[in-house]
Amino acid sequence: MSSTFRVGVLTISDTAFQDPAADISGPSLCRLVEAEPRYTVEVTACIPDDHKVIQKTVTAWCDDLDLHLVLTTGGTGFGVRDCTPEAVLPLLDRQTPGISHLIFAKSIQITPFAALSRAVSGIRGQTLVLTFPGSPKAVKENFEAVAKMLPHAIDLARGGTGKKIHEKMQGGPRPSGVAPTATEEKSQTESLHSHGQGHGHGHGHGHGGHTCFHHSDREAKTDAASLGLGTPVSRRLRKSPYPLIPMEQALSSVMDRVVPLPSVQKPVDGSLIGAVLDEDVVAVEAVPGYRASILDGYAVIDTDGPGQYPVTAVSIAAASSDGSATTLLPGQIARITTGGALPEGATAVVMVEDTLLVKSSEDGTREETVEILAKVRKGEAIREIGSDIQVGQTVLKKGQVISAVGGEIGVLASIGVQKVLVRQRPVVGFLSTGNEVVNHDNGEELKMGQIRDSNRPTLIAATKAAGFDFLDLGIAPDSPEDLEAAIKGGLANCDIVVTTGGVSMGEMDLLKPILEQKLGATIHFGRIMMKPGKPTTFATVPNPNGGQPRLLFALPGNPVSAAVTFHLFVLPALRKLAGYEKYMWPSVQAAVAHDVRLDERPEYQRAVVSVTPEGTIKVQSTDKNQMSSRMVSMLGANSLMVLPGRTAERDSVSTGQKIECLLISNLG
Ligand SMILES: Nc1nc2c(c(=O)[nH]1)N[C@H]1C(S)=C(S)[C@@H](COP(=O)(O)OP(=O)(O)OC[C@H]3O[C@@H](n4cnc5c(N)ncnc54)[C@H](O)[C@@H]3O)O[C@H]1N2
Ligand code: MOO
Ligand SMILES: [Mg+2]
Repeated sequence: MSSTFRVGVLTISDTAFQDPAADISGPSLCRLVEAEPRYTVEVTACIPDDHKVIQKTVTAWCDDLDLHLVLTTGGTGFGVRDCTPEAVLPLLDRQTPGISHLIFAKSIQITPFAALSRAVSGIRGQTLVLTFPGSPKAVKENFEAVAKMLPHAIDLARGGTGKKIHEKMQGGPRPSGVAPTATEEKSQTESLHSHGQGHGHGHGHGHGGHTCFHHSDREAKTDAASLGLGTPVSRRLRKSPYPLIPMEQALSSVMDRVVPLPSVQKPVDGSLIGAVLDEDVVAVEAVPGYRASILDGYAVIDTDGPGQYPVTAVSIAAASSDGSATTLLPGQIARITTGGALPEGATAVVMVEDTLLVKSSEDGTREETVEILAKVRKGEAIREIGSDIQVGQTVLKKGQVISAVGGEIGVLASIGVQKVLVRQRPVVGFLSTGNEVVNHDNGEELKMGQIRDSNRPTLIAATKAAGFDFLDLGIAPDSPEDLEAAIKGGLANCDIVVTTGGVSMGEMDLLKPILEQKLGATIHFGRIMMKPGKPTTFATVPNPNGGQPRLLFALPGNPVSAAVTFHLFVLPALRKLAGYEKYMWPSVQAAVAHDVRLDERPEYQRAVVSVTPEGTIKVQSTDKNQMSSRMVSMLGANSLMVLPGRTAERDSVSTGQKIECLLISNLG
């Protein structure tokens, strides 16, 4: 049996949801619970009489937080909106009618109006759930009715024998020296284990580490409603309800949900840069389309050999006036320029440097006789038809990226392709949040507490460099209405919305509850075991224009955390949306140039990877101080060192040891 019972107190009331000050039952229930030293109120929230929200919250509290006891107040009466019993009943694995009767029996002695309560109770998983009416008086009476037997009930719901409590209730201690039963031991370990899970530590271990990835949704769907938008600060959560999930799990949670955008026909021009082809391109024209000279000189018949020849034709690189080539007979040569069409019958070209002028016209405008000095081989200095690209040849493959280097656009242009089918390019929107944040180019002196917005310029620059389109959504203050409106604007126009700030534990950190309560978002994770970037949040949100849900990354406000998580999650997601097959950053193993102390969280240190004169790859941190607020630690970084979390066996990486580094920019 656990020594502390972790309790959730949930107020279910439209009125209290609108005006938290109107909620008196919730706080009084909290006080009653906390008057018992063995209970800790771990979570409180105030939610509307909404079937879905009730179910989400209760499910999350039972399954994800694994609370011992969930007490709800409100929504059990006859009111048209009262739906607590209807929402809670289907969630219960087993009902506990005895508890309900006990409460009823006590209440009915006090007032016949108790008959108007439709309260239910039961067990979900290992959590006992009791629904109380929504008045402080009823809450008090109901709680007192069951207070004495609650610890026993909780213990039994957890699989315990309840012996210890039973004895306590009966007043008889266990004789000393008697070991706890196997069930009690199990109950204790389970309780400890679930406590750990509730706080997000080692959840993965419970499932054997990597095997738990596909549990991620259930694990992460801790309802942010439990953060209670509008909950007074004194009743905010004191522990994050979001499990700290491992990085690999977070990455697959994101990438599994990124579906490449549909394809569109686009003209062949610079707008294709970075686009991913969604078709094979087959040449319908040959390059070159005619037999062309590679040199300036004379088209000859190779078998004629060196000697003096009359110049009977001229072929300057240009469209032929009648569409046909001239003809060369044995013993004749033709003057030709580089790219000029070879006369019929010519088999080679001799460069002008290997010839002598024998005779010209009187006015000097024509060469009449030229001596060929060099012997040439058949085919010399000629580009045959299709020698670069043949008709029917597949020049570009589906999935290939049109690079900024120019090769792909050049090839497409050379064969006259007018349009190609490419994946649509995603648009990403950036919203900075925070009452303290002002535009970076605001010329005014900062007031106390204000900071310049460095996140948007940073992320926009990185987006431009990666070749993606973006929308600047500006800065939203920490007000639910402003945040909701700004995010909605982003969702209407962007495939991905990135916000920064407001995702941690402060009372102004409103992003998560707004996402769930106002925007119908599903939060897939809200915390990651990583440094920087612990509160990184990822959600999918219904697409206001229909179709694929929008992706939303609520990144931490700390500038380095925002930048690092942008590189680790958002850019790969953008690449996958755009159809890239290789969307993750490439990595190299590099020898660390200095000792690196490991943090308890796996860390992504900003670093410079370079190739030494000896040809080995080394990596150096940009800065000893790698604090998340310290943007100078990003200066000059071309990579992120992937450092494992500290363990009892290993607390540092020594100079010379190799470590994986993600290459987020060109090698230094
Ligand atoms: N009690 C706890 N507090 C914090 C925790 C925690 O686990 N428990 N996590 C810390 C970690 S780790 C991070 S990272 C930050 C994340 O904070 P938020 O995402 O909630 O962001 P804010 O509180 O809004 O701002 C944090 C910090 O960043 C500055 N900021 C915000 N926006 C910008 C911007 N656009 N440009 C430049 N700087 C910005 C802001 O002024 C704050 O200094 O939470 C810790 N707290
Ligand atoms: O995770 Mo935070 O980004 O360490 O500072
Ligand atoms: Mg914060």
